[in-house]
Amino acid sequence: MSANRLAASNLKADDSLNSTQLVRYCVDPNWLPYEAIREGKHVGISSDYIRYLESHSSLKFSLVPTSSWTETLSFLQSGRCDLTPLLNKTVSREQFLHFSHVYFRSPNVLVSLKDQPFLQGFENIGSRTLAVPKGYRLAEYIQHYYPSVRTITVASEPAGLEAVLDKRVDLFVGSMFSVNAYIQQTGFNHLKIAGWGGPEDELRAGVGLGHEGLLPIINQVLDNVDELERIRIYQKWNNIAIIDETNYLLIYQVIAATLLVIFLLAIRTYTISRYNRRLTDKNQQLEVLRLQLEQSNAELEFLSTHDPLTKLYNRHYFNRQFVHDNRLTLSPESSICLVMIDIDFFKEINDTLGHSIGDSILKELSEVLQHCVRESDVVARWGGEEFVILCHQTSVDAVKSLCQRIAFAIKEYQFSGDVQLTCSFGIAKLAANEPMQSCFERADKALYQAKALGRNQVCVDETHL
Ligand SMILES: Nc1nc2c(ncn2[C@@H]2O[C@H](COP(=O)(O)OP(=O)(O)OP(=O)(O)O)[C@@H](O)[C@H]2O)c(=O)[nH]1
Repeated sequence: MSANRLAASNLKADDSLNSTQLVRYCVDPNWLPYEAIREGKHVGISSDYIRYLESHSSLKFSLVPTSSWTETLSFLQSGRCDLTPLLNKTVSREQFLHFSHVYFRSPNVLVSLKDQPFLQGFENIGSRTLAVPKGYRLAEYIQHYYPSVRTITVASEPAGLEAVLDKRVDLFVGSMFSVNAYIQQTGFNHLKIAGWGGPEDELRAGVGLGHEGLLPIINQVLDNVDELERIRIYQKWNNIAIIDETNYLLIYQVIAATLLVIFLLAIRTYTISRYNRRLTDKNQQLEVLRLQLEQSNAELEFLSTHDPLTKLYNRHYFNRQFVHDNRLTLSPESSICLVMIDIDFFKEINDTLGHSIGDSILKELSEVLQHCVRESDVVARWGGEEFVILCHQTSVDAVKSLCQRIAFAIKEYQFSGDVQLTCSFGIAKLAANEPMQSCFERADKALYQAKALGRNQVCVDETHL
């Protein structure tokens, strides 16, 4: 047992208290961090001092709950409570209470909305209205020393702060610790401490009349509370944190900037994806156009080298490939033979059966020619009803028999309009170093001869044989 406790326990309580040393006490139910009643329990700084008193004396304490500080004062006055652990001494309270030594001090502050100016004490309040909790020492103090200040009584410190927020009053005066605790709990950071408000609180225990015998015990214990213990109790309940408005501003700024960045990114992503979609569409259209162009080019290429009616090579292609290409004339072993073919009496067919039957016959004859020649031979439509075959590596005899095979195939073929078609053939063999044009002329001469001999003939130009 500590020296304090020994000393305290040796002291006797007032005779009016029962032998169990039970002390009934009341507190302010809503005055954190000093004291309050939460879920029926006494909490706050004074609750720790009550426990300290219990552990360092023979006193036992029993809480008598009240609903307001006014009720607490009235319970003390009527004797329903023996003690209250933490209050200021005032003239009026001395009528029904005896006081212990001061064991806790705290400043009082004026609270206003943030946009209000700072004040130096009650002198500068002027015409502003001031909220004061009912029954608090400050009410008595202001009434006594500053009677011109317009005060409005409120039920508690929180009620006073809310009155400032609601602009029902301009100012509130209360204990700095409880004001800060309230602002921190509720997040009412529209409030500010506008200045000091009157003398600091000198808080002590008050005992009802007839219980003054308790005071020596209380004073003995509380006068000797270790400083470390005082600090521990103070720190435990005084969880003040400065609300830094700039941080909130910074947070809002960061959030706004982040949202802006997200918004810009979203727009950028949307724009890019839209652009990509359009690009893909354009690429697809380009690909379609490219394919169409390729097809058109292929068709053009075909048309430029082929006869549109018979689909055989045309004269232009034949000239370019063979007549104007000197390599053919230079090769001594080329063994090239030319065959000129002309339909007999084609004019008559056209005249009797019509031009379209004539066209059909031209196409049918082309198929016959292609069917009879070798793969290496080249068949072309020379013009009108005239055709030419260029045979590589072939003797004149072989070409003659090719012409006879063709004549036979024509005879056997069932042409449109049941026409019994015949053709005349002129053959010439390309001589060494002979220009192709000259060979053509000789083949044409042989063809003319075949026509002269009565048509449906195969004639060979034997100039260079
Ligand atoms: N249907 C059709 N007829 C054509 C085409 N090209 C030329 N002809 C015709 O072929 C005929 C050629 O007649 P001609 O040169 O007198 O010769 P031919 O009647 O065959 O008499 P010979 O050659 O002497 O046996 C003309 O009537 C031309 O109009 C064509 O592409 N289609």
